[in-house]
Amino acid sequence: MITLKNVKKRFDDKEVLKGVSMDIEPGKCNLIIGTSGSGKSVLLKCIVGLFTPEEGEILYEGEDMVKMNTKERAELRQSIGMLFQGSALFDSMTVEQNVRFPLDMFSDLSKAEKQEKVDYVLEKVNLVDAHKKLPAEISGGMKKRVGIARSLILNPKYLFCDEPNSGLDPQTSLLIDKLIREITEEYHTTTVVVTHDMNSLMEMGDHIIYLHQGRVQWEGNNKEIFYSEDELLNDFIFASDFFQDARKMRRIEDGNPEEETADKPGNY
Ligand SMILES: Nc1ncnc2c1ncn2[C@@H]1O[C@H](COP(=O)(O)OP(=O)(O)OP(=O)(O)O)[C@@H](O)[C@H]1O
Repeated sequence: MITLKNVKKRFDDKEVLKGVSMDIEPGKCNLIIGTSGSGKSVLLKCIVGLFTPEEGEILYEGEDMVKMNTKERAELRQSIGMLFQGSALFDSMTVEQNVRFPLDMFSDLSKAEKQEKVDYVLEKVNLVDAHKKLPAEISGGMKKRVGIARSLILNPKYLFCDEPNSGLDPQTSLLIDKLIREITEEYHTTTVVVTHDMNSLMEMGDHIIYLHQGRVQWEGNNKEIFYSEDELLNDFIFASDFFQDARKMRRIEDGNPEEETADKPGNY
């Protein structure tokens, strides 16, 4: 379990995180959503230790990451898999070299053992023919899958994904969402995904955290969100045609159709 208590982060005189407290549910897909600039990426970077908050606690199984020494932090980092925005692959390395990189850095495995692991994760993300290709020779969706394979290579306990669907077409986005969900279930990872993509809520929203101006405004799952009465959340999700349609469908299926007057933000 990861628990945040009153996490605050500022840059110069701008307070970006204004006291974030939340539990990240173990073994589930936890989604962080919110408008642009609400602090999602800063929050994710605090949770993985790339930023240090000025105040608050980030507890991994009860141990505060903020107070860990360098050795303890390095150990924790090895249980974390991270998919960065834009995939962050090394351009001069082949797909398999990119995926093997964390093993070269952190493990004493033999060459054959490393190859076996690389082959396994590349098969897992359905990239069996791309071992020798360079990032420039593969599509955006394939790059994401390479990034996911690399994030899995150390068998992480925690998986963090920053905008895994950015720059992808809807069909490929759906495949990436499904892959992240499958991996969460198969590897029992505690997964945290920062996303703008409303479709992802349907696929992966076991636990959704809506961040508004540096604070947790709403928490729930992808069923509860259809019945939320939080005006700020409703204004945010109302912007998505897909989500409006999905919400209507859900309410009709539940025998609780939308009211006729629900034609503007906040009117649910
Ligand atoms: N390294 C930094 N130095 C200074 N300000 C920063 C830094 N990183 C983020 N910020 C500021 O923090 C605020 C929140 O940024 P963040 O990237 O977390 O937003 P976001 O919710 O992820 O937005 P988006 O959905 O557009 O990616 C922004 O105003 C941004 O300019």
